[in-house]
Amino acid sequence: MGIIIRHGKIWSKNQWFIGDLLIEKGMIQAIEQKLDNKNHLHQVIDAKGKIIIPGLIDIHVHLREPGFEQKETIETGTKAAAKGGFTTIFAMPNTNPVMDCPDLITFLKEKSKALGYVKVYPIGAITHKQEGKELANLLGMKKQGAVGFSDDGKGVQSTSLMIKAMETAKLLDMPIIAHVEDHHLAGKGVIHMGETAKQLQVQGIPSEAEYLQLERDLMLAESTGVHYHVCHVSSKESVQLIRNAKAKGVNVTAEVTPHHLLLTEKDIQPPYGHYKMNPPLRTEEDRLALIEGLIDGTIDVIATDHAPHTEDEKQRGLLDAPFGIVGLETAFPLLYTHLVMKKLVSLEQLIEWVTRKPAEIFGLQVGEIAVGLPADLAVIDLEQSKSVDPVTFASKGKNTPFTGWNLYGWPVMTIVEGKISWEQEVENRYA
Ligand SMILES: NC(=O)N[C@@H](CC(=O)O)C(=O)O
Ligand SMILES: [Zn+2]
Repeated sequence: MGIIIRHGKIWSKNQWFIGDLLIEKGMIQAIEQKLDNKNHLHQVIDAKGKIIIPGLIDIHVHLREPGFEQKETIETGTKAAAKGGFTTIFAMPNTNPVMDCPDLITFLKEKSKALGYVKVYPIGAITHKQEGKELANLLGMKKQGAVGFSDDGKGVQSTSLMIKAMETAKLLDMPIIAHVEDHHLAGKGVIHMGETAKQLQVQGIPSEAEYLQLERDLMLAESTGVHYHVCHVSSKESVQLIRNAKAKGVNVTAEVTPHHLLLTEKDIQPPYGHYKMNPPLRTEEDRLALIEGLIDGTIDVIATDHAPHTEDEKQRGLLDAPFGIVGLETAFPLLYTHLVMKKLVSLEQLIEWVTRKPAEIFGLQVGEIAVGLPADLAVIDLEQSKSVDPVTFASKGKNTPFTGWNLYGWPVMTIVEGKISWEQEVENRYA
């Protein structure tokens, strides 16, 4: 028995097709105007008025397990992903212990696979314990299924170590996924070094903390030839550096988060903890440069940087709250409502940035809908409107600045390898 999804508007091979889609044995078996359901063999789902797109891909997620299960677990984080329409995520290694060895990569792969909500690809640490002192066992982690290496949460301060990391990653044909931050320049800053930091009389994080390290790394990426991916780009200077590097043929890709695309330092308000993330929200000029960078291809993909923390931690205020906000369950509706509906970008562009593009830059065999491919799908109701309510999140993290925002474009069903992994109707029934 398989599934027939009827009357959906299907995004397949770069065009829209209204019709039926048959899933059997985890694969897309047919896409046709009208499919027969002989002897009522298959489960039928009505998707009239909904779009069916490739399952979303988020290459920057913090699942927190092991070590910070009070913030999130593999189970709650992957459920949150499925609820957000995601079918594939990359998990960052800043756990406790840090994911810096083959065994932990195996642990994450096996546990997430057994749960089965979404596909999880682990990112291993660049350095032992993310201490920035010696290289971790990159080869061993690759063998167990790591898809890249990152010390995310921290920048790699030592230039010599970064060179070694890039050379090793290049030999292994693996990407370096970089959180760029000069810790001396960032200092004890809590938000962008700008107007709001002045008004609130708190220390700021200058854009230089990001782009000067990025500039160093881009030169090293050029000389080593490694695939160098930049996490959560936040400043206009970084966008320009990446643009120049790409023009020179450097093997660089980049991501931007929904919050850096939609918010600036001017939006920062109580509860301040919910506006504290790293890198910080910057200025309107930076925000517009990020949108422009996406549109002209300088920035390749959108990633959430889903960073759950407990409400207690976030209530400590601007100075003491940890950096990070959640993103999995609001990403698509936020981007659809505030970029597509406002006609800044097209729906098709948005779909590219969260499906085909991330798959392409990391060489994953997902991100497309076509007969013969695995059935990883998101069914989305573009007309459904709802305001963001963290109480309803599957994530343990309720730390979002978007509470109360009325959004359109909510996922209603997520299918992973042919199995329904989350369904709004079922959730509503038991709510
Ligand atoms: N982005 C954040 O503000 N925080 C992330 C770390 C990171 O992605 O840099 C976290 O792990 O909480
Ligand atoms: Zn980071």
